[in-house]
Amino acid sequence: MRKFKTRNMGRKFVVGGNWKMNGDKNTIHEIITTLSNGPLDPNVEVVIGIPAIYLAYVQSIVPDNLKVAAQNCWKVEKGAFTGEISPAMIKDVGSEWVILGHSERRTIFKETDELVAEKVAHALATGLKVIACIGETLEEREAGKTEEVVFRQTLPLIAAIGDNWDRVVLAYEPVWAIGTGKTASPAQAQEVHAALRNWLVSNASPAVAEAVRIQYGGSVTAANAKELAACPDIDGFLVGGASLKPEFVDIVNATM
Ligand SMILES: O=C(CO)COP(=O)(O)O
Repeated sequence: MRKFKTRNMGRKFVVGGNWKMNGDKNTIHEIITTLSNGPLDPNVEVVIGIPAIYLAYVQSIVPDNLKVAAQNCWKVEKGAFTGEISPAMIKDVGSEWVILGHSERRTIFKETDELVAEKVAHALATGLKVIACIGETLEEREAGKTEEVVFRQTLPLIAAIGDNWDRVVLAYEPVWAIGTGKTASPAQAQEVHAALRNWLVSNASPAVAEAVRIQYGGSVTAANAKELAACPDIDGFLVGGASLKPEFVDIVNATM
């Protein structure tokens, strides 16, 4: 048996898998079997983001140590919103989490900072936990606007989250690192995470800044996860492509 050690930090490491629009019943069954066999470090919270149509199926086959997230939802409970799903429905099929504000939602589906905040507020009011994503494009980074963009995206979330920070994880995902194989270096990621945490001291509260977990996302693999996980302000990952592969187990176990 593998030995797991307890990470000596107040912020529990949290690793999300974002499957995006991938998988079918067969491959999903394989992935869940792999994750069930793990073994996964019990000191790490693991959340897998599933295409909405498979939420109930995955919920029916996952072991207790894996939590399930939707990848998006709408901002009200029910009604004439063809094609959308609500936080109430996510909760109804037994899932506890939703990923909101992913850069693909922001860029392809034109979701604004304000809309993302409205979705976050409603999801939290329904009782879900939220992974809220932020991150700059390559153009914005090269223009020296990384922090400005990240703070601008986070600002409307502050009011939306209110007293519910204990049910929120922030995911810093530089758009230029997503699906490109170009990971932010540990130093680049740590710099933004630390700046965001520092910004939260005055814009949320010192207690929130200290407690909130900030995931890094963007081309995380088993090969780079350990070095990223060693950074003091990186409290987990949001993993795309590699979350569909057996190496996700190693990414979950990166802090061992
Ligand atoms: O967008 C991501 C996770 O939400 C990151 O995707 P990749 O890990 O495939 O770069």
